[in-house]
Amino acid sequence: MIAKVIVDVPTAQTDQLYDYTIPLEWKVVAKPGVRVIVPFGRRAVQGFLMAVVHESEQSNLRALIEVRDPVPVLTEELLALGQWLAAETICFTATALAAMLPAALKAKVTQLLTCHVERHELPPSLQPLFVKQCAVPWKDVQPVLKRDAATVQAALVSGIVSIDYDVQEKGKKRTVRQLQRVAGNLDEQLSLLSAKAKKQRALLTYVATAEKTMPTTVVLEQVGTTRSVLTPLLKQGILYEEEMEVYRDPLGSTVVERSEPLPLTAAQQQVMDTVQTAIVSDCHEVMLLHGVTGSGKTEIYLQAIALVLDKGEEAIMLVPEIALTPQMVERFKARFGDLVAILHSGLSTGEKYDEWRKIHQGEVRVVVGARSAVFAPFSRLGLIIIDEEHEMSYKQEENPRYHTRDVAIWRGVHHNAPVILGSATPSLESYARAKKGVYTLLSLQERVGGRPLPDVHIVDMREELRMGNRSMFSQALMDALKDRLAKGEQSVLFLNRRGYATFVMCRDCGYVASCTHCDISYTYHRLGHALKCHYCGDQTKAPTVCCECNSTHIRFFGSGTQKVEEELARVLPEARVMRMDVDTTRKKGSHKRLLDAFGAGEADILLGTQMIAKGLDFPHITLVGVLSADTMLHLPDFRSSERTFQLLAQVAGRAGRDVRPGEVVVQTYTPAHYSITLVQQHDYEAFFATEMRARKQGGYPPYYHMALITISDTTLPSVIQTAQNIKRHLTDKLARETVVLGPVVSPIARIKDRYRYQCVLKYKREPKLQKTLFELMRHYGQQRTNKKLQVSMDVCPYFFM
Ligand SMILES: Nc1ncnc2c1ncn2[C@@H]1O[C@H](COP(=O)(O)OP(=O)(O)OP(=O)(O)O)[C@@H](O)[C@H]1O
Ligand SMILES: [Zn+2]
Ligand SMILES: [Zn+2]
Repeated sequence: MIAKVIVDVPTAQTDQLYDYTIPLEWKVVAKPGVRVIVPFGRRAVQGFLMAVVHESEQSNLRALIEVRDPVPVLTEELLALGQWLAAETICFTATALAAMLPAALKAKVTQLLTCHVERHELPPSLQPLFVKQCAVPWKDVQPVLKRDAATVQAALVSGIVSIDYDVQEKGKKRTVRQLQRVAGNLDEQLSLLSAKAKKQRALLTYVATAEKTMPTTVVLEQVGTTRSVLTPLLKQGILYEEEMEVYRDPLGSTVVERSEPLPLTAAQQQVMDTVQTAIVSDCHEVMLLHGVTGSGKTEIYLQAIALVLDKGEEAIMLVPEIALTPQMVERFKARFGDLVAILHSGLSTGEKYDEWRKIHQGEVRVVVGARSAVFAPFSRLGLIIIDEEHEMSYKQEENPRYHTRDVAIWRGVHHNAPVILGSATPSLESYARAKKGVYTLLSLQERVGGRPLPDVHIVDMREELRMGNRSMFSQALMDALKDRLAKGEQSVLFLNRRGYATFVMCRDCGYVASCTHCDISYTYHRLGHALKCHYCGDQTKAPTVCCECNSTHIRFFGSGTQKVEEELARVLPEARVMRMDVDTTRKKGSHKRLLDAFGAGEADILLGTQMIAKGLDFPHITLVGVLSADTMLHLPDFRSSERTFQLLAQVAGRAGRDVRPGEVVVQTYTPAHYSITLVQQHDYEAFFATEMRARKQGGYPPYYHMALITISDTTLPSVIQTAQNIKRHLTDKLARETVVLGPVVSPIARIKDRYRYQCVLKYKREPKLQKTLFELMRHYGQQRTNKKLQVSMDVCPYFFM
């Protein structure tokens, strides 16, 4: 029996299957999908067992050292998905496979030199290594090896020392001691205790009559006693403790009340009929659910999942990280209780590992999570839902650079399961496919209960300035805020942080402090009065004097929301303001605490960033103010209009979700731009048509595919040289119709002292794309002479920086 292994060493040279023999003791567990430890060169490394075969074409096979998992951590489906992903996104298979596992399982293997004899029996040069312990990390042996390699070699050959390995995993299973009673008659057991031992008797009786086994600490607390009372009972063998595996509960101890399915509206029912047909027919189909904000999409997701569970199958519910709010999570917990696992970035490594194990062991059948939850190791997958499918966070920006939608559809095909994409503002790509009939288009054009979409007012901030209003609030917004305060209704103020400056500028000469390693301005952090580079992490104290002109007129543009908060306190001192951004939600659970408080009416105004744009469903919000609608509109990115429209429509959607109608005030410097006027008219169709024309004209997706190749190196001439070589290679190999743009300097020209250039490909059909890009990756990955050079590929880029 031969194991075919992908070693977890992602480089061009190792991106292939290696064969190992399987020692007898591992034969039973050596199945595809387990992690193994194998000898690799002079090291021991972790790898994935991909297949077990009878014969090998490789010679001088070595034996694998250990099988790490009693049962496979990756199913055969996921192994195949990993290989597909590597090919599609141009990355190494090891990288794609690792991306599917929780961080806790990404073990680090360290090599140790172990001593097997008394220290004085060792050659003198080795003795100092083993003063404190009998095994030392291999890297600590390096100095000795340099001085006296022959001695180390001889010691290894004679066997007085050996090279071993140690695997460190980040996540440990958590256990807790539970108290149990040995079987038998309680009265008999009580009679063994002295009549005076009241506490002991109480404790024993409590354990005997409790409905379920409980952790020792809980029992002692309930009975109001301490461990000293328990010890004699343990010694006599009447009670015993058992280590039980427990899961850390990411929702904490919150009790979620169960919810029942709502009777659907006629429009919802119509959508549900199509969804139901797809689910019961066991056919793969992609449905695009285009439903305005508040139209009841989530209720449809819930009922669709219930159907899948009834069939004995499993479901994955994907939500953008930022919308994975406690409110959202609770809606799923309320409907499906303990059948739900939650996966999001706010969980610790251990908590993520716990949730993953629940899925892996089949203890849950629904997973609600962000991007990576698409890899949930279910084996009877019946449905995948992607909510807010237009969100950019579904694209992973590091290897493997996959789009969640593509992975979901691959798995849908594999399992004959439907995929539902939902959004109030679908991505142009998806809507175009639905119009062509590739996806089934479903729509909900009205809000539940016939509630109107909110009125949207557009305020021209240039006009405000002309009228002498220099504040960040227009007159219209101010009036509206005061009106809500008077009526006791709630408002939301939205500040788009992207493109919002938090920098330091000299008001005399215009100098902006920027990182000395990256061509990007420093971000100002009020906390600690520090300047930080968000690309390389470099940090320095904020200056008090301009380093260009020595002026002391330094202006700090603090974090946007803080500034707004200060301004609000000045102009509306009576308003109770709650600020929600990365700073106020850093602490665990603070997100939920803030939202609960706002829901309970403890504030009049909720001020926040992207974080409050999605998923909020509060009945008392009747006003939404957008402070600066166009901060994103001018980013050098062909999707900037689409993003502006989507974000404004989402934010506007938070208003008037209950009986009282909502109102939205949008402040902008470009009031005539279609991405703003069409939000006012709630006209997605018109936006789609206008934007499609622009994309056609510019030769952008969905009319053309794009690929981005970024080349970076420590010296400018070498980057330019490589970039030109790459361009030549691409033009030689690819079809004549394929456009190769560049090389040009990247929008961020330097990061961490590395100069950056890029080439962009535009094509309609390019059968040789994968092959050509892999060739480039192999070639530049192998260039030993220049280790600094990096070439990265992104075959469906969302960031062009
Ligand atoms: N059939 C129904 N009957 C009564 N109320 C409903 C029904 N369906 C949904 N609702 C309620 O309407 C509100 C909006 O629904 P939901 O949050 O599902 O909409 P959505 O389309 O997901 O919204 P968004 O995209 O804005 O987050 C919620 O408060 C929900 O409880
Ligand atoms: Zn200056
Ligand atoms: Zn930097």
